[in-house]
Amino acid sequence: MAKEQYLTMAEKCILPGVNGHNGQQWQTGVNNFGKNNTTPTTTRMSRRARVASDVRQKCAAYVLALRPWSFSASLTPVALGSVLAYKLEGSVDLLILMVCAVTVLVVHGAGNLVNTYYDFSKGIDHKKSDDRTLVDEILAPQDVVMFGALLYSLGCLCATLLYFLSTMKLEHLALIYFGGLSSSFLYTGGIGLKYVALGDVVILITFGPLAVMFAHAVQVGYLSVLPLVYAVPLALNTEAILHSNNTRDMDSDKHAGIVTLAILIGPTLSYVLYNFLLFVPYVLFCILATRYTISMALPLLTLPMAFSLEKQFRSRFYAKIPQKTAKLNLLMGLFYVFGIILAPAGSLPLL
Ligand SMILES: CC(C)=CCC/C(C)=C/CC/C(C)=C/CC/C(C)=C/COP(=O)(O)OP(=O)(O)O
Ligand SMILES: Cc1cc(O)c2ccccc2c1O
Repeated sequence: MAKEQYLTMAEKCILPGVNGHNGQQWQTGVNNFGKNNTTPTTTRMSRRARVASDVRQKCAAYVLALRPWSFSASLTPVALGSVLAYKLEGSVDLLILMVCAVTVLVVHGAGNLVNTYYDFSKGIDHKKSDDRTLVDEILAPQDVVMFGALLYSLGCLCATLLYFLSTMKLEHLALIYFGGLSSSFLYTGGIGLKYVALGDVVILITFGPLAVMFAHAVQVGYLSVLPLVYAVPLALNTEAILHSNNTRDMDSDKHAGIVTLAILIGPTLSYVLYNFLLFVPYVLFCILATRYTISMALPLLTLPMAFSLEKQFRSRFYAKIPQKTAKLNLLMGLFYVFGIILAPAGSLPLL
């Protein structure tokens, strides 16, 4: 979420008077003559409308706390796993696809909330951070904890539903689901893998092979190596989001005493790594397009976005790079999925 947008939402959530729509109507202010004045609309506006408005603002605060701009990272692997199942088995169960998408989304969302809570309690998030849900008191820490617990419970409910909808073995489903759930918690909670430079590995595995394999397995009912291989370009691109995030936060993270990969390798190698993560997927798409089927060239349409991001990273204008890389991730992922759908039968490498 862009800083300015975030601030606007924060102002709306904690300062009702700042919001033109709400504030003007509810302020019991002082008029030009210095006398206390209740605006006429105050009396007209019903208590019910006021409660509805407060509920809306609270809901907006909860939605923003999830950092929905990052959801492309979990939706694209679900789409990829499902489309691979479609190519292999010839059909996809739409209900399973929907429940699987909700499961992965809520576990990702819960991971973001755990991140918000622990980064705040360890003093890592500050007034200039991207995530200011707790710093700006948009929500209270216990709200974030409760919301996170609610999402994890919803995730478990969805996983149970998947068990009944899919033919997947219970032990396989539990292994992958709880693997995803523990990664989402341990990224910043418990041992806090992010704080010891292991965050990148967690992201590469969970948002790549694990999520793609999960989406594929709930459709076909068995575990396969194929989705792991197809997940590689997407996983690299998703890791580019996190790496740009960590490069942007390098100084404040160092100050807070944590270690990330970006801190370990420094700004120059971070730029080299970002280019690697950004462009290697395109090399893989070129290989797939020339050796197998031309439809795999579709993701190359996003190359101009990647070049623009490379330029911004080079000029160290990091502010909005994670969000822009997430947008690229969504588009590249969708083109990748369409490329696979359009591939003629038998033209894709099936290992
Ligand atoms: C397979 C199943 C069932 C689920 C997988 C679901 C997923 C993808 C879970 C991963 C959750 C996870 C690791 C979330 C962490 C999200 C994250 C990278 C937050 C960013 O953290 P910071 O690096 O602190 O960035 P900020 O500075 O913006 O807070
Ligand atoms: C909030 C947030 C921030 C990120 O930089 C992410 C990077 C990759 C995957 C997920 C991410 C995320 O959820």
